[in-house]
Amino acid sequence: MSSLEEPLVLDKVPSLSTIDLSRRFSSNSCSTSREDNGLGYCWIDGKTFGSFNSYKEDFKENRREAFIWRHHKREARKITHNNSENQYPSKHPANHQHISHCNDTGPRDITNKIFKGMPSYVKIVEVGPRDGLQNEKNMVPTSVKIELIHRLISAGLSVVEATSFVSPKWVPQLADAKEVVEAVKNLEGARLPVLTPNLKGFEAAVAAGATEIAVFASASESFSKANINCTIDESLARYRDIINAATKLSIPVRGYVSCVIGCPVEGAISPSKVAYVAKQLHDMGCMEISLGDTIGIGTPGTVVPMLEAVMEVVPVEKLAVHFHDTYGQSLPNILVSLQMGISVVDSSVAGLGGCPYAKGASGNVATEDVVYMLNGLGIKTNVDLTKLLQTGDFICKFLGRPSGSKVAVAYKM
Ligand SMILES: CC(C)(COP(=O)([O-])OP(=O)([O-])OC[C@H]1O[C@@H](n2cnc3c(N)ncnc32)[C@H](O)[C@@H]1OP(=O)([O-])[O-])[C@@H](O)C(=O)NCCC(=O)NCCSC(=O)C[C@@](C)(O)CC(=O)[O-]
Repeated sequence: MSSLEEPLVLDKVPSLSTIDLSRRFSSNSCSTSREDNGLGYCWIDGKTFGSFNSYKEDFKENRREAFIWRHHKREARKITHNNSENQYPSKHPANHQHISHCNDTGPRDITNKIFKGMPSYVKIVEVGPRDGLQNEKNMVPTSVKIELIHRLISAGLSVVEATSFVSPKWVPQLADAKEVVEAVKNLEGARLPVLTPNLKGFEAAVAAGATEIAVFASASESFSKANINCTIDESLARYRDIINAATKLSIPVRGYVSCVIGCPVEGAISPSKVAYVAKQLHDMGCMEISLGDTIGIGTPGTVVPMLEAVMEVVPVEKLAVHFHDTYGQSLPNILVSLQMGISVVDSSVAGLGGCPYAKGASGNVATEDVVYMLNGLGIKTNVDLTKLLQTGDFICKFLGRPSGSKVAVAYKM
């Protein structure tokens, strides 16, 4: 095991007692006002989250258990280290079975609850060359974008979103979409989807040699207007045309839903709106639906009810999560998504990113940080963290700024 792949031992997990749980679970922390966006609020349809009180009760019930888990952290490690076949055995199906067959109550039981349902493999969709660069003010040369894509593929990323065929007046940074796709279309080892907002973009993408595309709708009416200059239903009609055209050419289409937790203009977005748009895209034939917290304000408290609503109408194996790290909540949000059975995670090398039409949207969760966490959980990604860190270094040096990845910063210390 290389030092980069070594998971953090549980001793290094911060103490639960240091977390201000009373505030987190107090009704005062819930708000429907826009001013409070991002501060750990929790709402559905403009109301306090329905099961909030039950969270409070559960917290009282579980508090003792949680602290027992802390005291038994060494025993949890022992379970992991006892298996010599596997570096990260606690997450592999066979080991799950072993753990869940044990009759213990207490720490192991809690460990089972935490890991139950989590996937053994996570597909990472690298969005750095597209979502990561689209907001860059200074033009990144086409050659640098091409080199970035090469490096990401050689680090083991199996899906690298290459660019967008959007209006260059709206997103000047990606005006070289044709040149980028032409240069990378024959690369082996990865799928290279591109974003297309309308048939014009789709046709240009296909002409350049794209073999996979993505369409991007929003759960927020205001954001839809700001981002693609049409209503949600108008965008869905456009996407139906694109999907029909793509199906004829056997081109797979991914669907995005943005603003799944909140919108920079409207504030809170209800899970039912997200579920509506996700279902429409799924029913049209999108092979995967990526749920984007575009402005990065979600916490597990809002992500879980949103995912519950979407999972009512779209099979979990068709869902991906896409978090921006504005409030540093991406990793906990990813963790709860995995616990709910999701196995596709979008991320961006060095945490590059931000949407030009979403004020306050910071970078995507850094791929390095996601891979590090998944390594620590024993979940396979097939990504070589060392090569990924070198790739992050390459693009950060070019952009002249530090990495947005905590892991990259830590490894430089
Ligand atoms: C959708 C449009 C085109 C509508 O823009 P519009 O101005 O309403 O379009 P239009 O049909 O009136 O055309 C205006 C001009 O754009 C041209 N045009 C029209 N379409 C294209 C095209 N495909 N490619 C190139 N050019 C195009 C068209 O030919 C015309 O050119 P002109 O006659 O003025 O010279 C525009 O609003 C647009 O390009 N928006 C894209 C904005 C964007 O890329 N935003 C970032 C996406 S990130 C995101 O959505 C979130 C996500 C996915 O990352 C998930 C998350 O983070 O949560």
